[in-house]
Amino acid sequence: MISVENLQKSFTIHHLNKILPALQGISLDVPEGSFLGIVGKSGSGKSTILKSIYRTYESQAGKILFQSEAFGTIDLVQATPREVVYLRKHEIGYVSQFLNVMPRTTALELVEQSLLDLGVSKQEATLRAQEALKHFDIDEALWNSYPNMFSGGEKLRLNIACAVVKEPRLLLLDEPTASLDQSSKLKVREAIEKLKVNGTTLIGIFHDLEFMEGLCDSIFHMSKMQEKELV
Ligand SMILES: Nc1ncnc2c1ncn2[C@@H]1O[C@H](COP(=O)(O)OP(=O)(O)OP(=O)(O)O)[C@@H](O)[C@H]1O
Repeated sequence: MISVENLQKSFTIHHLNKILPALQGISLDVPEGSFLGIVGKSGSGKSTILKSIYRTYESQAGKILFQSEAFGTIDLVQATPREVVYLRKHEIGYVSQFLNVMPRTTALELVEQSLLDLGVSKQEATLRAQEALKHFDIDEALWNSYPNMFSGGEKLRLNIACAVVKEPRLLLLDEPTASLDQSSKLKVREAIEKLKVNGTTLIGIFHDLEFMEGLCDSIFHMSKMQEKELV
């Protein structure tokens, strides 16, 4: 489903006039419908891999070959901004610990919008959004409130609901359970298991290794080669 070949990414630290090589030739393969967990020490580049796949970051070299429904095999390093926008709406989801709040958009509208983007009817979007909010235990009293007032855990659960409800072909999970309590974590786990059954391919970073157990089909260890120095 996704094949990363010799991916390289560095950041220019302008105030030091230095370059930080964050990814130095990463290669990995994720078969369709499987779950790859990425582990490695803090700062080793785990999030940078996910952000490069989602194209939040542009890579300097390498390939990210994604088997897309709309475009066939597409290299996400080279994809046009238009293709990236399409894939984000229809095929690739990304969940981090941070919620992208839209101004004057309620929690329910936010989840509905994820579905409307897919071309689902308003009626179906509302029903599915309500189901997702229920699943992730967002209190019904909050459905018509603005999420910028939510607690950290509520924001996180809403974020996950927005991504999961779309049943994307590829879902990138960047520590989505950080700061969630045990019962919320279980809800996330249930949702991931359901997505897997429905064929979603997943790549995830979790500090909670216990959470990953039995969920991941394979683990990618950020190697010592990723230890880096400013140049
Ligand atoms: N936007 C950025 N600008 C400059 N440097 C960055 C940027 N994003 C990441 N880095 C640097 O790249 C390296 C890898 O960061 P990354 O966030 O991918 O690590 P990580 O393994 O996910 O860490 P953690 O487990 O602590 O979240 C770090 O040294 C970080 O400082």
